[in-house]
Amino acid sequence: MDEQREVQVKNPCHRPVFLILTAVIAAVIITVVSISVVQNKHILQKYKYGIVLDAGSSHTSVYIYEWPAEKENNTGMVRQTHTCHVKGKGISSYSTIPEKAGMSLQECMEEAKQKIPVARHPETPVYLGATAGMRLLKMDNEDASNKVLASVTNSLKKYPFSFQGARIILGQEEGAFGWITVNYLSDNFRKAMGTLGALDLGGASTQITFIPKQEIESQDNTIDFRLYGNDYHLYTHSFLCFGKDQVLRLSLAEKSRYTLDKNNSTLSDPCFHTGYNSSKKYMDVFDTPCVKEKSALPKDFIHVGLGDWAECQNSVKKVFDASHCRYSTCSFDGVFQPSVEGKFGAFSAFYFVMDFLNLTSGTLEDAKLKMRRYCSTPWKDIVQRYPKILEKYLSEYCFSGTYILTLLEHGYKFTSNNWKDIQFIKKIGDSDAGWTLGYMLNLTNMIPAEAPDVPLMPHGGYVSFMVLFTLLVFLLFFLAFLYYRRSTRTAQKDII
Ligand SMILES: Nc1ccn([C@@H]2O[C@H](COP(=O)(O)OP(=O)(O)OP(=O)(O)O)[C@@H](O)[C@H]2O)c(=O)n1
Ligand SMILES: [Ca+2]
Repeated sequence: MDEQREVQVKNPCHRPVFLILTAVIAAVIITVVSISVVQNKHILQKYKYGIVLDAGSSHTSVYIYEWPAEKENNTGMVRQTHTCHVKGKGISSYSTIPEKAGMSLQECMEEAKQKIPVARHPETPVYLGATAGMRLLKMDNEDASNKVLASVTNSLKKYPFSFQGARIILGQEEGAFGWITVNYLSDNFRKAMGTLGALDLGGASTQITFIPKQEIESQDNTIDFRLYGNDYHLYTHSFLCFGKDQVLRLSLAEKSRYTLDKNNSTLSDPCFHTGYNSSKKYMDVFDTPCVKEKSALPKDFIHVGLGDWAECQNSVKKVFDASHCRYSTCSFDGVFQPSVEGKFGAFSAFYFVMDFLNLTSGTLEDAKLKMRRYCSTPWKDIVQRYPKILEKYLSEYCFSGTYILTLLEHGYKFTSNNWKDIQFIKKIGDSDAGWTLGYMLNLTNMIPAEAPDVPLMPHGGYVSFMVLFTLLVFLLFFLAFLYYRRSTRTAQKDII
């Protein structure tokens, strides 16, 4: 009995010091693991939202963006979650009935209310940016343009979001924010490995933006950004009146000077298919500040197609004025442009048209051949081939494709050699290529000038490291314990 008690007293596991030590070590390990998990854990994925209305010349689109709340300043986090196309034409078309401009936005804004969680409504910023259609209306009738902007402002203020303003954005902003969008979505700012130029074609204006190798000779065409610790010195230009709808009007006005019949009522056009014959109103075609020399057409005229691509290209070339340039190089209309450099993303109508014509890949020569074939196809065959496409869109693709090839080759000076550098894109990931995302990122300061500090280890790595470390401590402790017990038992046996 006495011997047994002696063994029990000598067993180290039963010593209070040992038990206290075990408890303390276990408590330390549990605390370390808990702190590591709690301190470094992902905050539950809460999203924030932003709304941008793109009030273009031809239509308005409402874009909803979302991003994880705790990753506001990490590039590549913002994505487009919803788009709503406002029914009807662009807001500039409401110049005579401005109150209807605001009303036209209601359906899409109601949709936005449904899509964004109610708790987030008050902090969700709403921006409306109007582009070339409103720039033209302002030139034509400033009072009407103010009334349209007031109407959309009143309408947007009625929603539970945080309205941040409705304004006509500058052409430079439109170009630069389109560039920011495509490079943000391609993750080029974080990688700092070269950027993508941006080509945007709308109904009333077109933008070209890229980082040139040459010096930028005109101050009007430069814009500087410091993003993620890198400086970007951009060339950008927006050509008002060179969107595809306005160029169609310019080119019709030009043709009306020499292709009218003796009754002045028929306008023959090589950019429309043979057999195309449509009665149009003079006002609809020529009532724009872009057409300076109005011709003497009657109130109504008949637009007749000739389906001749080569002639069409000749007529389109006439809208580019290459007669003067006070810089070392110009694109057209006396506008400075350095040589195009690097890869480009071409979006909006560049994509709609080239995608329809199946010209988003292949060489410039292929594109010209296909256009020649397409334009010479009779109108009745085209209508038969594409029964679901609106006649207005369908009738204009020969003109639009020809304009795009001419603008890129003769306007911006792309060649057969660098044609492959143009990628015709609609979206990058989930988000549309266009100026709206870049506009919002800029106004919400979501791309910091300096790259944020990155943690030494990602969250998952840190937690795994702590768990492994703890297991290792446990194992060592256990092995030490086994070793200690064995050595004390051997000692006891020796004593016995
Ligand atoms: N599926 C589509 C959609 C649009 N379009 C044409 O593309 C042009 C409009 O392009 P968009 O980028 O939407 O122009 P806006 O933003 O309205 O105009 P802007 O940027 O000049 O203000 C219009 O001529 C329209 O007819 C097209 O050919 N096919
Ligand atoms: Ca546009």
